[in-house]
Amino acid sequence: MSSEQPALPINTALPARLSDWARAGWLRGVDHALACFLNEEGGEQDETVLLMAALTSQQVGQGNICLDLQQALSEPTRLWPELPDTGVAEAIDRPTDWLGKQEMETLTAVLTQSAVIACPAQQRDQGNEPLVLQGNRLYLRRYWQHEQDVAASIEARLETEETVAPDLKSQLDALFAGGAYQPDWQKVASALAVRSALTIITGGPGTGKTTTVVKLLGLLQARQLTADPERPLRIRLAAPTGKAAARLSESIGGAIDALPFDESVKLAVPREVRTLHRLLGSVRNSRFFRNDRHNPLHADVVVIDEASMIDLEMTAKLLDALRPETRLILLGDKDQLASVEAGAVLGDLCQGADAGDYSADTVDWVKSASGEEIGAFQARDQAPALRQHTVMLRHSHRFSADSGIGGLAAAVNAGDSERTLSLLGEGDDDVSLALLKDAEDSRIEKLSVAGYRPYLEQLKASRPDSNQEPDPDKATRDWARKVIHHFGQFQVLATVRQGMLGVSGLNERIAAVLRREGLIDKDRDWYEGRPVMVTRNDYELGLMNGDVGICLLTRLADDERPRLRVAFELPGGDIRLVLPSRLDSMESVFAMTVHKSQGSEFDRVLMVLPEVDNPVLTRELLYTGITRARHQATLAGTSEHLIRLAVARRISRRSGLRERLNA
Ligand SMILES: Nc1ncnc2c1ncn2[C@@H]1O[C@H](COP(=O)(O)OP(=O)(O)OP(=O)(O)O)[C@@H](O)[C@H]1O
Repeated sequence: MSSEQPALPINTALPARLSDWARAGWLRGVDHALACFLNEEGGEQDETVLLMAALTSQQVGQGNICLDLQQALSEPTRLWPELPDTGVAEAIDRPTDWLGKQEMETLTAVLTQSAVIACPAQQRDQGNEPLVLQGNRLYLRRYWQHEQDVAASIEARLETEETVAPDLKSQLDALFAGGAYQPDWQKVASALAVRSALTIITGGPGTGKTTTVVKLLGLLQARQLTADPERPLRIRLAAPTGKAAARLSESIGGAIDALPFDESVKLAVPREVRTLHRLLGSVRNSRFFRNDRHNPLHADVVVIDEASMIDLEMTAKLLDALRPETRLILLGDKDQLASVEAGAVLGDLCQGADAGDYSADTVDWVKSASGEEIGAFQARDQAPALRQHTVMLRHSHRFSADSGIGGLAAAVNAGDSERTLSLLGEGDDDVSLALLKDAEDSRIEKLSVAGYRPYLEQLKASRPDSNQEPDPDKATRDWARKVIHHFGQFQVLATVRQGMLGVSGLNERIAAVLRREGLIDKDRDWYEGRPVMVTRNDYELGLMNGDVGICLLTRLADDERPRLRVAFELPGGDIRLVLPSRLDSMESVFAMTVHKSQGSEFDRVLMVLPEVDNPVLTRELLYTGITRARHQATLAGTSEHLIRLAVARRISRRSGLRERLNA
């Protein structure tokens, strides 16, 4: 909830409480504006309706799709864990107090009668009411519509093939020969993906999502080319961010080369991974995409990686752009942080995936298609249709559950704070706890210098001499690529934005210490070695929100003198050099938020917790931060108590998707 106090128009027809809440910073300007609109344009006078509308809008700002009335009344402090104290009179009811006094029956009756709220269950929906009441959930219409569309589109993909092609098992056996685990979930996932137009493959880091999907694509393409050699499947790969797309294209190449298929099949499996925005064809300054139901994507198979980062609206747009027969494969880690924008679609879709919940039909199908036995994961009673399309990969091939990072991630995920702390306390090589005296503790500087020194030294050591190089442009780009890769080996992750231990404080502190150490020359805004992250998509430059580049002193063939340029590695490996003045929206990235690090991995990570507790400190945040590290994760914080609180706190985003799809 924003603490800024918007300048509010005085409207005497509006309930005073609404203005009070906005002045107190308990509503955002946009929440207040919605209530004003309903009052002025919709003629709504009722205080309860206006307040509930503003609170619903406010909940969307918190990442929820709707306001859950039951929960709002019974445990309002869970929905509003912290309301800022901005010096408003004691006499003013806080939203949590006001909600605590409402009666469910009266509240629903008032909302049901309002002309600005549609109630589809009572056949009252003109299609233009700004809000929708569905059961106990109050929605802004746009989000209700997205939820309806996503649910309908997923449901339409839940049909499954009954017959098992006779040659499928031998192909799967060849692809997954020598699997060390029983059942081999990678094989199960591939078998199930042949059966229908929707498959969701979830798993923690290194569980083989990429490996599995490449084998699966090879399998699908091989089968297609046998059936019709003239018409290979049109396969499209995408990820939500440029970074995630680049990472997938990097790891996919080797896996395609290793496929046990003819060259013709391997050539027909694409290596190019786009961002989701590019896949759908974003339209400048618009929420719409070129591909939608009227102009669907020309694709037979669409694979989306890092699906946990996709919000509800983007999911709706993706599904809208797919023909019903296009096979959709979603990959992601359901336990990671949800999308920044509203919704936790992958989490909703994967609800119950741990248990399996397969029907007897699915168990039989998997057995005959792949030979794998998943009877132990059969549903006790009802088997939700969506579960038949979901597979959880359970074994990390990058680190075992008893390795430091794997074990720590598992302990956090299980909500086991004692084990989390004991693993951190053991001080293994790969996980450790840096307990700080206070927020100013210089261990932060020490650990950061140790982490960033190698790329800065590399930068200097491998700088090409453009007078000596036959192709100075190529030499510059090769050098830039090397420096970028070195920078990617270590990253400081912050959990909050503000304060000495937040993103901005850490960026300043790290730049200052690197300067003191003589590793950077930070006299001005732009200096060699400055790492920056793009914070808004720039289609002209071909840079996406989240792309990271390093400022380098470069001398290209046409330059009379060296110039500072920011080097970015594009998906596919090309280096783009951009003058700093052309970058409108960017920030230094010696430290980045855990949210921004999603879709990236680093050899070593220093994750810094804030000084005081904050509702953003959750199990999902810790898990996501820790699992960004391939080899070493250090957690730094001023108290163990905060780690306990974070491990115990879960993100729970309200939506109706889970209930509807798991029915
Ligand atoms: N069944 C397997 N047996 C042995 N090694 C495997 C198996 N599956 C995957 N691997 C190896 O484990 C590593 C991680 O696999 P992969 O990249 O496919 O996982 P992922 O789930 O996509 O990882 P992430 O998304 O976290 O990067 C790779 O080196 C891969 O070759």
